[in-house]
Amino acid sequence: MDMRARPYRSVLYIPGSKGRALDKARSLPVDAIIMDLEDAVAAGEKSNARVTLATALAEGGYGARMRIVRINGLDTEWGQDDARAANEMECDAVLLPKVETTEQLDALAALTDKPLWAMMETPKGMLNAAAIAAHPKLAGMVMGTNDLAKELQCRFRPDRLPMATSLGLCLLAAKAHGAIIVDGVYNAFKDEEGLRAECEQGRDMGFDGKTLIHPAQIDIANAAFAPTDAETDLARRQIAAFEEAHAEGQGVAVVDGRIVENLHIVTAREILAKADAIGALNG
Ligand SMILES: CC(C)(COP(=O)(O)OP(=O)(O)OC[C@H]1O[C@@H](n2cnc3c(N)ncnc32)[C@H](O)[C@@H]1OP(=O)(O)O)[C@@H](O)C(=O)NCCC(=O)NCCSC(=O)C[C@H](O)C(=O)O
Ligand SMILES: [Mg+2]
Repeated sequence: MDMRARPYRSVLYIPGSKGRALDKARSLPVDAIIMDLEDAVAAGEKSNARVTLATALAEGGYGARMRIVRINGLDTEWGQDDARAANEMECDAVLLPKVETTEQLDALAALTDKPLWAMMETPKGMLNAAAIAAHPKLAGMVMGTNDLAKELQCRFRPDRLPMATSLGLCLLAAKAHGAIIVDGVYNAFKDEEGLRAECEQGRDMGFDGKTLIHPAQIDIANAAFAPTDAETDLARRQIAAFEEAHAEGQGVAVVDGRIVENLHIVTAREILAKADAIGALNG
């Protein structure tokens, strides 16, 4: 599958210590799972969680869901062991929290051959986002908006204005280097309207999907980050109109009163590829 088309609409955190939740994830309609050894696991549970998680992954059953293991920072007492253990696990990528420099990614790359993902959640990380996204092993970025709010000492607002610069910097960095980027979590997991609005905002900005903390959030994220029927219909009509114009020696077509040029056809084909990839997941 084309990596740009692979869906990351819903990316669910699961504490690596919770065997029942790890089991439940095998049947949840998520595109990706972050199996967490960091903040969702209490200090006294860290080494048990490593074993619980390795066992669950070895048992398999996660199908097409991308399996991402979030380790503890390499400067913590658990990070190095987590990284070595994750390298042996049946997972697709390793996620490092609080990434601020490319040297941190170099240090992780020395401990694992897996593709690397970076949590973007500190002011220094924001300012170094371009270099982090350019790292040769970096495949994806995850916004850590809870840690970011803590570091910025900002307030949570429905419009996320205090986060706008940070979200924008990371988006620019990821898009410039072809990395996947998923939005931060929405903490009020019973507030469907609030989640829907934040998902729509993230989709409008260009995020590939949203990180989630509870299964009740999955359907809303899947809907928000999938191409709509109107978008796929327009994409098909744009392609048909452009091909017809092209055959007549024209470089521009008009659909619904708007011009369609070659660059719009690139977007139209991406929309259809994403819709096809989601269709394939749904079987
Ligand atoms: C928030 C929760 C603690 C709520 O848990 P709980 O009270 O058990 O919820 P429910 O009773 O409603 O659960 C219903 C069933 O769903 C399963 N479940 C719950 N959460 C998950 C999950 N995340 N993945 C899979 N399955 C889940 C329960 O087991 C129940 O199943 P069953 O028994 O069969 O009925 C809990 O949802 C939770 O722990 N969520 C994850 C929290 C987490 O991972 N936090 C860390 C990441 S957030 C973060 O740090 C981002 C970043 O770093 C930043 O800075 O922003
Ligand atoms: Mg965090």
